[in-house]
Amino acid sequence: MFEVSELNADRSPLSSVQLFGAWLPFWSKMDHGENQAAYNLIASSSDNNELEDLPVKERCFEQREALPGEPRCVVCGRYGEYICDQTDDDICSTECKTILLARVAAKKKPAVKAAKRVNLPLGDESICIKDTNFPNIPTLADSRITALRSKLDICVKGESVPHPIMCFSSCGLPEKLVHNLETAGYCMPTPVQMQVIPASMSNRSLLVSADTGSGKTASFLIPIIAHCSQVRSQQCTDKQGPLAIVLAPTRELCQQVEEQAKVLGKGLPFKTALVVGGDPLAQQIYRIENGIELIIGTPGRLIDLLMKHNVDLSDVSIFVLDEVDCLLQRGFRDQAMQIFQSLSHPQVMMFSATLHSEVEKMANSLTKTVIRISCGNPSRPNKSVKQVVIWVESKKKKQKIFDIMKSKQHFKPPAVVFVSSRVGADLLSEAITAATGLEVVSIHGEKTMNERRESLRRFLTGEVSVVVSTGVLGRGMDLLKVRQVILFDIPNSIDEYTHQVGRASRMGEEGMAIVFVNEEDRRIFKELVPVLKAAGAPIPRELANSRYTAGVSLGSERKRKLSSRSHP
Ligand SMILES: Nc1ncnc2c1ncn2[C@@H]1O[C@H](COP(=O)(O)OP(=O)(O)OP(=O)(O)O)[C@@H](O)[C@H]1O
Repeated sequence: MFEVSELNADRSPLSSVQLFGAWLPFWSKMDHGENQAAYNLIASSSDNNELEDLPVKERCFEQREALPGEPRCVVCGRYGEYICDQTDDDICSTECKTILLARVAAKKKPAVKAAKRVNLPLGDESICIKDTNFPNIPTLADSRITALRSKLDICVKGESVPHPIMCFSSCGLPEKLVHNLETAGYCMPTPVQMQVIPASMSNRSLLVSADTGSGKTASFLIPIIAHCSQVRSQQCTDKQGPLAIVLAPTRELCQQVEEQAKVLGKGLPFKTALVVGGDPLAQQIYRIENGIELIIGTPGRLIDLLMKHNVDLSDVSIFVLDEVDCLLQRGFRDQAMQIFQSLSHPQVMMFSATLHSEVEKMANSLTKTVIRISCGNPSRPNKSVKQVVIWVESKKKKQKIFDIMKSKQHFKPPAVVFVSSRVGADLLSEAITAATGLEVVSIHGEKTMNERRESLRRFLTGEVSVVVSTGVLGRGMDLLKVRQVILFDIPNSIDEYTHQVGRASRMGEEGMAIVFVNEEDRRIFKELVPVLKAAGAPIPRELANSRYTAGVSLGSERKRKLSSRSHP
């Protein structure tokens, strides 16, 4: 720890603090007053002329963002208000000084030590990992942690939930992993990562719901990579069985998770195996036999592989169910359970943007003492996506989508079009090309894995600007540049609707979902209308007046309109 006297405090701090500037997308929906209150929450008010009286900022997140031209903390990039007496580097707080000195010390050592993982008997939930690399980081009082969680929209349920972290370097991740995160452009954790990473690294089982596009994938990959890398670097035997399994419902999603895992685990003792249908089983077995740390797979193919081949799962201590509500539905549930039962008391981490009480019950039956984490506004379409619902009769839908795609004002490629059937996906993609001249690809479950990969590659690299897909691309897919989705056929459930709409926005970027609806979609009206209302989206007259919407409150505006019609 250092004293004020050790710091060069001659840099004038500004009084209008701008904490968490990096997460402004998440915060942009707050009005100015709310923002100011949030900023003021952690930062103590500062007076430029009374520097000596100001307490030294202890935690990195108490420091404001640097303004252009100002010195930046060499650890976290915030305002470098102080100078480290030992290295002469700009730093923002005692926390970052501790981290800086630990880094300097670590550079002199041959290997960086990851945070210690303690394997607990199932049911013990009182453990919290002590970060042995950075033992001097001051902890916040519980009341401030509560206030911080509330400002970041993080809710937790469970006993002794570890405190959120504010930067990746403050929880003992391997240095290489922190470096990979920086290279990937992950300057600081998103709110879900702030809470999930420390909870996961303390070996707790988790059930997590957070908005679409909020960074859930990295929140489970980071602890997995840290764990695998630590186990391998300390291991004396040459045993190379898998240490973690991630299940996801679609091949594309598994592939995407694997790609992200490779980026974040680069240079570490961390190899992956993708186990999905459509690719040759023999190659997948060969890869596993040659030694890997993480298996990422769809339940069906993984069961198939495990039945045909003897894979030693005894070292698997982390089991992730991504899109858990989907994986616990009929169709997947038995396979997911079978895989779970072949593991011996793993830490279970479950994620989705949409969770309901039935899933919670099932999740609780999988493992005891689960911590429940919820961030943002889950089970609702992401607030950053504008929902535009258009009433279109079925036979007019094609013409409507052609009109949209021909309009410079309304069409914002690259765009994803969701349909309900495989045949429909092929027919519509051909029809769009014929009517508009646009190159379009289609993706659905009847295509071969190679065709699906190639179509996705062409779409993601910008070779084609439109992809027509069934629900295959609806969940989890990080279609980075996509800002427009068109729900040509509205899905059967409001949860799938939430996921499909979510493809139009990542990390709080603004997007738009154009949704075609007509009487044939009446099964979803009762759930759809409140969702639109909550988002402030206009509700088409036909939908508002439909008898299938009866009983759903439409708010005072509609009531006034109806009464003025009935009493002309
Ligand atoms: N800390 C971070 N800093 C910057 N970008 C990040 C960070 N964490 C994740 N991302 C990026 O944010 C995007 C969305 O993340 P991700 O796909 O994990 O979202 P998600 O919460 O799983 O969404 P969905 O529910 O739709 O699956 C990705 O492009 C990812 O690379």
